[in-house]
Amino acid sequence: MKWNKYTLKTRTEAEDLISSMMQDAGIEGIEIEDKVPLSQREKEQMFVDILPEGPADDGVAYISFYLEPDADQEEMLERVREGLKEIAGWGVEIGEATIQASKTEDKDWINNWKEFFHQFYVDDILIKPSWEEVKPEDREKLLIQIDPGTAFGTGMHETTQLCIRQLRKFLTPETELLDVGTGSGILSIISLKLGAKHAVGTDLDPCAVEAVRENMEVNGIDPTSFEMMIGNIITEKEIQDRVGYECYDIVVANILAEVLVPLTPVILSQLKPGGVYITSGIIDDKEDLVVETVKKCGLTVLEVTHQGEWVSVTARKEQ
Ligand SMILES: C[S@@+](CC[C@H](N)C(=O)[O-])C[C@H]1O[C@@H](n2cnc3c(N)ncnc32)[C@H](O)[C@@H]1O
Repeated sequence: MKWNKYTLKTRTEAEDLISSMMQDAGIEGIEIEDKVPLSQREKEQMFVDILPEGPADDGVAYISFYLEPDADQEEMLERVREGLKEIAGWGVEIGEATIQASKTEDKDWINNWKEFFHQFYVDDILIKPSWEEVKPEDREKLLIQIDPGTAFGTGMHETTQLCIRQLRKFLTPETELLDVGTGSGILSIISLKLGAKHAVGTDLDPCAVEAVRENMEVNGIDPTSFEMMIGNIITEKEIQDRVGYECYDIVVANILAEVLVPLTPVILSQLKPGGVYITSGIIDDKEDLVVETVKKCGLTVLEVTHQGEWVSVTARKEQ
C-alpha cells in the first residue's frame, strides 16, 4: 500500500501546538524536522556525545504526517487547516503553513526499523529480537531476548558490549549489582542470567520502567531479583537513600563521560569496600578525564578496555 505523505512547512515555536492539534484530529505518526540543536539532557538520554556541526537554526520546521489512501484526504486536510487557523489566532507564529503532498512507497513504514535489528553475538551470548528464531547450532548459547523499544540498550552499541565483557570478569553468585542508566535493562538481565544474585537499576527516563518490565518477562527473570528506580542518582538524595549505601559488589554505568564525572563520587558511597566500578560510554578523547576522576575519588584503576572509538574504565574501591 502506498501512503499519502503530507509535509507542512511551519516555525519551530509552533511545533508542539501543531503536533498535538494533529493528534487530536486523529493523525498518528508525526515526524518533525528542524535545526534546533539537542539540549544537554537530550544528548545524555540519546547517548550522543560528538555531533557534527549542524546548519544554523533558521526557525523553520517541517511536520510530516501520513494518511492511508482510502482515508478521506480532503476532510483531514481541512481539519488540519482549521487547526492551523486556530493556533495562528492565538498569536502563535505558524510561518508559511503550506502543505506539500507526496506518496511513499513504503508498505509498512511503522515496522520498517525491524529490518535493521537482527540477532548477533557478544562472544558466546546470543542477543536476538523476539521475532527471530534461534538457529539449531545456537541452542546451547546463552540467549538474551531484547526488543528495541523506547529505552536505550539493544546490546549492539560498543559501550554496552564493553560493559558485558567486564561484568563477566567480576560477577559471582553473590553479586549485588547496581546498574546506573539501565535503559532497556540489558546489563542487569545479562548479569542475572550469568548468575548474579540481585540487581537494582536506575534511570532518568521513565520509559525504562516499561522496557525493563517487558525485557525481564521475555527473559524469564524473577521479578524479585531486579528492582527499578526512576530518578537522578547524582542529584536526588531520595534515590541515593533508596539505592542504599555500601551494599553493591559491582556498580556498572554506561553513560557519557560528562555524567560519569559527577556520578563517580556518589557511586563511591554506594559501593561495598572492595567493590568494582565498571564504566563505559566514554568516547576515546575523554578517557583521561574519566581515569583522572576515578583516581581522584580514591578508586584504583584495574583495567581500561577499548572497542572502536569507545572506552571502558574498570576500577576498585579500596577495602
Ligand atoms: C547509553 S544508555 C545505557 C543503556 C544500557 N545500560 C546499555 O548499556 O546499553 C545511558 C542511559 O543512562 C541514562 N542516564 C543518563 N543520565 C543519568 C543519570 N544521571 N542517572 C540515571 N540514568 C541516567 C539515560 O537515560 C540512558 O538510558
